[in-house]
Amino acid sequence: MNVLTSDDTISAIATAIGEGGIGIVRVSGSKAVAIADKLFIGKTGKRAADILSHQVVYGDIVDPGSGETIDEAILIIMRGPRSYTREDIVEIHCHGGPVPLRRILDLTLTLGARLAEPGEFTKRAFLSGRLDLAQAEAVIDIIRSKTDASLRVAVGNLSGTLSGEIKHLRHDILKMIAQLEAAIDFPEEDIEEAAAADVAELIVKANAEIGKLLSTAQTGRILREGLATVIVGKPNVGKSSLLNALLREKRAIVTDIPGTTRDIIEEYVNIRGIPLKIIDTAGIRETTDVVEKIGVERAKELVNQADLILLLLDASMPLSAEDRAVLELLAGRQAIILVNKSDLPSLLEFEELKKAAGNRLVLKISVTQGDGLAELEQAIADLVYSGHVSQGEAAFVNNVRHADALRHTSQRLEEALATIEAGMPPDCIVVDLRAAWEKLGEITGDTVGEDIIDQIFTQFCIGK
Ligand SMILES: Nc1nc2c(c(=O)[nH]1)N(C=O)[C@@H](CNc1ccc(C(=O)N[C@@H](CCC(=O)O)C(=O)O)cc1)CN2
Ligand SMILES: Nc1nc2c(ncn2[C@@H]2O[C@H](COP(=O)(O)OP(=O)(O)OP(=O)(O)O)[C@@H](O)[C@H]2O)c(=O)[nH]1
Ligand SMILES: [Mg+2]
Repeated sequence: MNVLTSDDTISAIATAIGEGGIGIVRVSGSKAVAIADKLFIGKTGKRAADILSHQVVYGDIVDPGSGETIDEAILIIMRGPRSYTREDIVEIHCHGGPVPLRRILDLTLTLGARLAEPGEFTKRAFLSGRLDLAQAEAVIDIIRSKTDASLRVAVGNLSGTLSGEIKHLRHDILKMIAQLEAAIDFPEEDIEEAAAADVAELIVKANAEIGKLLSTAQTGRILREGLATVIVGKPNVGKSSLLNALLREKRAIVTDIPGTTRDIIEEYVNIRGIPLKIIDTAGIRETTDVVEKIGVERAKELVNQADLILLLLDASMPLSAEDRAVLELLAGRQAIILVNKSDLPSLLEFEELKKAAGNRLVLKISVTQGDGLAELEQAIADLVYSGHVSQGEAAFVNNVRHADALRHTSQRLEEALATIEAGMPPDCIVVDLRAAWEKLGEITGDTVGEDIIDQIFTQFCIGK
């Protein structure tokens, strides 16, 4: 990415491509107002340079080369530092079609802006200090949020709930360092020991707070990324019927012919706020059909990658060798066993199944009757939330990068404790504490390399 320079003015279409009521071209940088001045004529003759900050002005976008009116629009100027990037920002709100947006974008480029890179507006908001890195990451989480619950976590993080906790922890660690460094200046052994003992207590407290944050990480990751859930079972047990029931639409083909589903079908469904990425697979069986065989192999692979496996069995048939083979695939995986078609006379030995299932949850359901589906949804919600429903005000870790940094910080703090217990001098403890302080700073972006920053912002969309 380019280094931020004062005359580097960026422009991009900020709204989604396609037809919409309104579309926005956003320009940020020192040339933004001058560019707007050349392409905008207010209905009352007002020029962009005379528009006050944060005022809305109606007018025409005119190509200064040809004099052609491209669209009518409203213009908003937000003069730095009172703007998203803290630079001058011009927003051109035109009609939301790809052609007017493209034409207006091209005009801004002709007049001296350059096309923004993905995430560059938010990167500038970060570099100017308006947002820290965790908040900037929350912006993209808001855009990509899949359910109300994931949105709530992301909005909380944008408002700084997580960042606040991190800053607080870093401040505490700095205080510990200061306390130890003050003790170094006293040659008396007992002062050093007293300081170390004080600090040990503070470290335990800080580590407990980190533990509390980390306890939200699994739920947080699932709210952000979705719970990869794969439905498996032998042919014809009702896997595609279950997918359709959870989606509440006829997405997958359902027939009474075993081997109906051959390809993998993937959809998102909102289960009590959890974005379930649900995958229907080909029924697992020995087969000589080439296409079906590939489907079966894929299903087995997916079992190994999934966060949760829903294994379907057929209540109207005894437990077969095929069922047992699929059960074996679940070893070490998080799974719920569903005995489907429980509306039919039962031939499945429930006790035998319970033995084969180990301590996994077994639920009787009937997809066609709609029985047991609410219990299934509840079981999934219990698994994911395990006591961590986002309340909005509590900090929530929803990002693997943040969780990793917290885990490393915690290790550094454990090392500091070990250093204290070994009776080592304060400057050795300080080394561990500094490492912890730096690790935490990676979350807010205070102590993070440019490569990581670039990597984060290139995941954004253009115009954000
Ligand atoms: N039209 C439009 N809608 C939008 C945005 C935008 O940039 N433009 N946003 C972004 O993508 C989000 C809102 N976020 C924003 C954050 C800060 C400022 C801003 O100008 N802040 C200034 C001063 C505010 C004031 O003084 O009233 C500041 O914080 O200094 C604007 C939008 C969502 N909706
Ligand atoms: N009686 C009864 N029939 C069901 C139930 N659920 C599904 N079926 C029927 O079972 C048959 C197979 O359903 P599918 O959903 O296609 O089964 P599948 O597991 O996806 O099958 P493959 O894709 O071939 O592996 C269909 O005729 C469904 O209507 C149920 O709860 N009770
Ligand atoms: Mg199917």
